[in-house]
Amino acid sequence: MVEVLTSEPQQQIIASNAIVASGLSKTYRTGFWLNQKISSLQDFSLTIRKGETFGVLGPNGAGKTTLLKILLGIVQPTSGTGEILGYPLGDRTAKQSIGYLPENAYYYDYLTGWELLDFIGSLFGVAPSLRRQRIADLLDLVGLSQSVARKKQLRQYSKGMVQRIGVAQALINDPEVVFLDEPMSGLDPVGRYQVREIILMLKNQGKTVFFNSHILSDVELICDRIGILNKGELVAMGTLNELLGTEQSYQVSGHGGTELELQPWLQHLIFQNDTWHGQLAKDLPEFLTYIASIGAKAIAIELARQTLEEFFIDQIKASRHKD
Ligand SMILES: Nc1ncnc2c1ncn2[C@@H]1O[C@H](COP(=O)(O)OP(=O)(O)OP(=O)(O)O)[C@@H](O)[C@H]1O
Repeated sequence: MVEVLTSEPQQQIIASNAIVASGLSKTYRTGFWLNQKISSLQDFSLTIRKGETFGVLGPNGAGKTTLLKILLGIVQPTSGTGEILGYPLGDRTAKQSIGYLPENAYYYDYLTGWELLDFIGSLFGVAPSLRRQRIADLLDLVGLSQSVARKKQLRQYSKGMVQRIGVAQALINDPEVVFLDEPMSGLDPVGRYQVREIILMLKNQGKTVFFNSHILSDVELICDRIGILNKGELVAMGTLNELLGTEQSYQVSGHGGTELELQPWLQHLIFQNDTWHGQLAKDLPEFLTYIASIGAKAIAIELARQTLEEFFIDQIKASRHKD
């Protein structure tokens, strides 16, 4: 249920969901006679509530960018519909509240970083004094110095600096929904950490973040929900717990006891010198009581479950076997 108030565009939007996609598909036509078809997205449906951080994973060519561009209203879907903040895809009012970091952005080479941010801020109608303040704050946020941003033209920026200015321009209109296409690409570990922190900060401010990534560990750390795309199809979606399961097993190492005594409790039991290692699928407190009773003790216990990377590879393999 969507209600729209008539005041400033930024305050107009009172929609319960940030992003809704229903049966979105895209087939590109290529070739001289436009007779070759490339199916990039197939029957994609999804609802993202406000304030959610959603990450899309997928191998190269899976359709991640196509999906993002359809949601942004840049690419027309072949079929299906969608909404951003209660407005149809591509609607201008919703665009006022959207921030976008493209995957391979080409900015005006001869502008300085400051000029670029000022230009994009002016396109959004941000007042000059507010723009100045916001640019300074955003440069600070993405870790670029104000003097460099004022002096250096974008053609002199490193890849990481371009990515940082890209993140800043995506936030210049103080958007409610932020789309980031591969935000960590081209960044060193410190830059990746900073972008993760920025996404978490956006989340804390109640913003909705939708991003594509190849970097599984980043997705794992910051997303509320994850979708896995392969060949244009959504092959899995859910929270980390839903995807990887909450069933707990533990990797346990310890001293004491014999193979015969430990075997009934631990799978993949191995002994290395006087230390044993194994996987415990049973009740942990009960196991600890048991090993104490046989004069053994645990020296390390770690929660063990499939990693997102293992899950991702399994999903991609499974969908290949289906073909
Ligand atoms: N404008 C276009 N015209 C024709 N085919 C296109 C166009 N854009 C994308 N495609 C094709 O659609 C498929 C999906 O591409 P897309 O860029 O959406 O994937 P992706 O998951 O973002 O890939 P990557 O991770 O490499 O950026 C690919 O086969 C690509 O070649």
